[in-house]
Amino acid sequence: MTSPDNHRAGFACFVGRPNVGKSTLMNALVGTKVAITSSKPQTTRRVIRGIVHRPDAQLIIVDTPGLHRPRTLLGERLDSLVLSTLTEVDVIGFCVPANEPIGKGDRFIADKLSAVKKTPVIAVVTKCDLASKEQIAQQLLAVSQIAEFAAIVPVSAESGDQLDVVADVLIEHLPESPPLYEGGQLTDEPEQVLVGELIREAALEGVRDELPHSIAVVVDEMLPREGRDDLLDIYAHMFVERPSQKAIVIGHKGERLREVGTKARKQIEALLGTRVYLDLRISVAKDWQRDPKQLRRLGFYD
Ligand SMILES: Nc1nc2c(ncn2[C@@H]2O[C@H](COP(=O)(O)OP(=O)(O)OP(=O)(O)O)[C@@H](O)[C@H]2O)c(=O)[nH]1
Repeated sequence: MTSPDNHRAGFACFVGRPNVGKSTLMNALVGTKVAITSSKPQTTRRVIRGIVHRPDAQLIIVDTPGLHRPRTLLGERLDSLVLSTLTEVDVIGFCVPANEPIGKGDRFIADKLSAVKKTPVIAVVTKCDLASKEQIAQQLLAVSQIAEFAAIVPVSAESGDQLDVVADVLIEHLPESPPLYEGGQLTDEPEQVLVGELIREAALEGVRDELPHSIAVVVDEMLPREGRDDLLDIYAHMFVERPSQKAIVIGHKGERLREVGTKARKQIEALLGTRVYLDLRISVAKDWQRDPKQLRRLGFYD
């Protein structure tokens, strides 16, 4: 790959309490939907990368789940995943929303970040469209008082305000390097994982309060229909923890499950640009969040 002099390339990740807008910010920077977002906390369970391509730089963003105190085994794995991610990136974006006071959760994370001494941390004050100028100014000051940051940048992923500044500041901290990925590539996440995330997002719609973290999706197979290059057969399994949850997902006479299947299929077709036949099953994997074997089977590795 050819690259201009002084080209920079490297890895960044965003951390912060659940729901502070990390996924939305990453999607806005990358310019396409690669991580799922929701109005409920902790929906991002996998490290998903988006890539920002510029003539002078390539910024590879690793989206991390919310840092939080572990409650279940899944929680513990997430935390160790987050901490190992932090030592592997070139720069960290610590997200704090403009419209909420800084709390214990933010300080807890700031403390963890100060332990990762070799990686510069940029504080990103998110959701600025939801705050007044005065509130934003106060938040910038408050953030500057909780830890030492290499920079503090206000942004709104919603309006797009200051997105270019966030990208510039992150890129400043990347090493000089030729591009690490081909031009035009937005994510290196396997398609199967993206497809699984779209199914999970569709399944959670409308039932997040009842089943916030209890649905996992495994895509078993994706293969072109024999003799047809315009149709992809996808076989996927949803797992819930209890029979009562299965009943919720299926709905009256299977109506909800059909809706979930249709919605997910349309989104997958839009993502992959091909027609799709989706075979979607649902099983109970008892207490999968607490069982190491089940977690491994569902793709959460040590
Ligand atoms: N108004 C406004 N809303 C935003 C902005 N960024 C995110 N949101 C909303 O805030 C909520 C949480 O955003 P996410 O991007 O899912 O937050 P997250 O930090 O990735 O959350 P977890 O996956 O739980 O860690 C969603 O409802 C978003 O639509 C923003 O710039 N402005």
